[in-house]
Amino acid sequence: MEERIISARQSAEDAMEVSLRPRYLHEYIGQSRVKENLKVYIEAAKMRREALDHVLLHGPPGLGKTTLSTIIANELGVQIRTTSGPAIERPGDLAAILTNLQPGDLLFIDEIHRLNRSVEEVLYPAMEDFALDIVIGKGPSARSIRLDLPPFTLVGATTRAGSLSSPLRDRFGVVCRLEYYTVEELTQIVRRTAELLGMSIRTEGAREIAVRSRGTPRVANRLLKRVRDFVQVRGAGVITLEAARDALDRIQVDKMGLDQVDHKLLMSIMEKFRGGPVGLETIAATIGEEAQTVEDVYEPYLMQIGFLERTPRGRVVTPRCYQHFGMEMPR
Ligand SMILES: Nc1ncnc2c1ncn2[C@@H]1O[C@H](COP(=O)(O)OP(=O)(O)OP(=O)(O)O)[C@@H](O)[C@H]1O
Ligand SMILES: [Mg+2]
Repeated sequence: MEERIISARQSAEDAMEVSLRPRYLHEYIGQSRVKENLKVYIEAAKMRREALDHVLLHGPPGLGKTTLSTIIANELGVQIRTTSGPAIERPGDLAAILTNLQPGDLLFIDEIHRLNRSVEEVLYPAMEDFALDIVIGKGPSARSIRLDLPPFTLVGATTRAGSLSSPLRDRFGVVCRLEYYTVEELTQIVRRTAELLGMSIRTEGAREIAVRSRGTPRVANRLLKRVRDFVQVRGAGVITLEAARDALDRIQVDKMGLDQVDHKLLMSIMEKFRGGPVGLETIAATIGEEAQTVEDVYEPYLMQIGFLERTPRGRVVTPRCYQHFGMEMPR
């Protein structure tokens, strides 16, 4: 389906914006608990001249997992190697990556829940003992030898911590869950990005964008850029509250950050299913998306704002959602 402006998934345009990414912890806005803890662990590892313990970052898309992994490497003063679960097809691929690491390096594996089992098994001794078990030969004469690896830090990122096998999850010494950002934090992020883009913006303008950004920095930055387009084309130099509101209304992102697809999803539950419960597959079909995408990408925010609930019998829409759409709740 067509890429939505409020989608938290990374688009090609987002991927090019490496320059907007904070590079050190003090530039990383929000997530204060995660930040405080990481700061201590990083400092301790540096004092002991050891590799930082393995870190698992999990949470919905667009909240800053990839950004944080780069920051950890910068703070440690080590190199980062980046790969992803689906990119590592065979055990040999992972072995090649691991044997090429320098002592202390950070290996970032994005979408780590998508590693296949045989690759995962190579990872266990690598994480635990910095060792690689290699099987030589076949059949009864096969034997296994152990290769030492340099100490390294694995940083894994996932939007689905629940899909990680427990042996893998247990090998992470540090587990950080990223939370949706508050409006205040997003306002700061919007102001920071505006400054980097050379745009002048009023606090109320930044706040209006923040309110409609679904708690997600990636969405905030994207909305800011669309607002900038409107403001620049009109020849106005500054993003005011009015300008932000006007642009966001035009691109049909409502006061809660919901777009036409969210409307369709929620309306169909209210109109066709009397508010639910209704199955995930059915919901996915009404908006022409895959069930897993609906579950990973769209529902978390709708649940976060209390519009949707997951029950054992299916999804239900809440009174708050009826209120937002000005509809009567069926009895
Ligand atoms: N704490 C933050 N402060 C400022 N900007 C941030 C912060 N977190 C994220 N961003 C911005 O949001 C964008 C998205 O972040 P990032 O790509 O790290 O998200 P992600 O969690 O890795 O997403 P995905 O799950 O899709 O991989 C980045 O380009 C960055 O500029
Ligand atoms: Mg990422």
